[in-house]
Amino acid sequence: MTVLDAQGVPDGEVNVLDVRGVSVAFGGIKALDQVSFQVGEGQVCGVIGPNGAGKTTLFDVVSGLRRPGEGRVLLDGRDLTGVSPVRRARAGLRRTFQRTQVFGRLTVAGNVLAALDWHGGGGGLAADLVGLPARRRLERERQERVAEVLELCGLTPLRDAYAAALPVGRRRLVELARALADRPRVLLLDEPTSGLDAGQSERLAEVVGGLDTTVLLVEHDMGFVMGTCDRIVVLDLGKVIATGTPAEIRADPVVRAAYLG
Ligand SMILES: Nc1ncnc2c1ncn2[C@@H]1O[C@H](COP(=O)(O)OP(=O)(O)OP(=O)(O)O)[C@@H](O)[C@H]1O
Repeated sequence: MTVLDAQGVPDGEVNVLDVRGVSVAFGGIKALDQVSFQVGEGQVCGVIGPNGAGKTTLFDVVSGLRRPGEGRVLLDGRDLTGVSPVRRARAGLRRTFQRTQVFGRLTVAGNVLAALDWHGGGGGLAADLVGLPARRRLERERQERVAEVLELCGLTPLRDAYAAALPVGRRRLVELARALADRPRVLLLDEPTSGLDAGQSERLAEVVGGLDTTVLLVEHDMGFVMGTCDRIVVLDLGKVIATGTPAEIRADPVVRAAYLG
């Protein structure tokens, strides 16, 4: 028999991302009320819900911008609830924003390179000048990773284009590439299709659907969610009213009622 803990989570099971009993109140409003769900390795999990359901608040709790009144957020079983957004990012939790954040004056490849952590290299200018073998190897590895991520995001043909000159759909892909550069454990995508037209959303869906990274995304565009997510968590008035595969969610009468009012 599976033993469940207080939040109904199978005891002892370690998921990549584990949100347990999270509550946030704004005065009398319960923006989140005992929200629990898990995201397994490599899964793309979407959070949906009508306006005011608590999606943004949940995203802020997971990314560390807001501390919950109750509950915990765990990454690979490690409690990150009180950990700052910067330290969460170092722990492998990366996020993108609704308003695309890229360096317009850098090329596409330059943007991804700048997102890669500079793991040592030491020796300063002297080492640069003599081109220490270890330094050269590190640089080669960084360039290889940039090429790999650009390929993953369908950006190889644009590697030398300046980011500022790109349409918003491509800039969103550059931001995604930057977030993927360091091989995050979990990628958090905040309304990834906002500002994109149908064609741009479709291209993004193809890329996100093809990732082997664990993803949590909040999104209004149902077509995008249904097409990219393995699992969906539905929020309404701060509570989880359903979790399941896209097909299960589509057929769920409680979800339909919440959306249709
Ligand atoms: N800073 C705040 N102060 C007071 N109330 C807030 C605050 N932020 C959110 N709320 C309230 O909490 C509830 C959840 O809001 P939230 O923005 O998380 O929902 P959402 O699902 O992201 O909505 P939308 O789809 O409209 O963006 C709403 O009732 C909202 O009015």
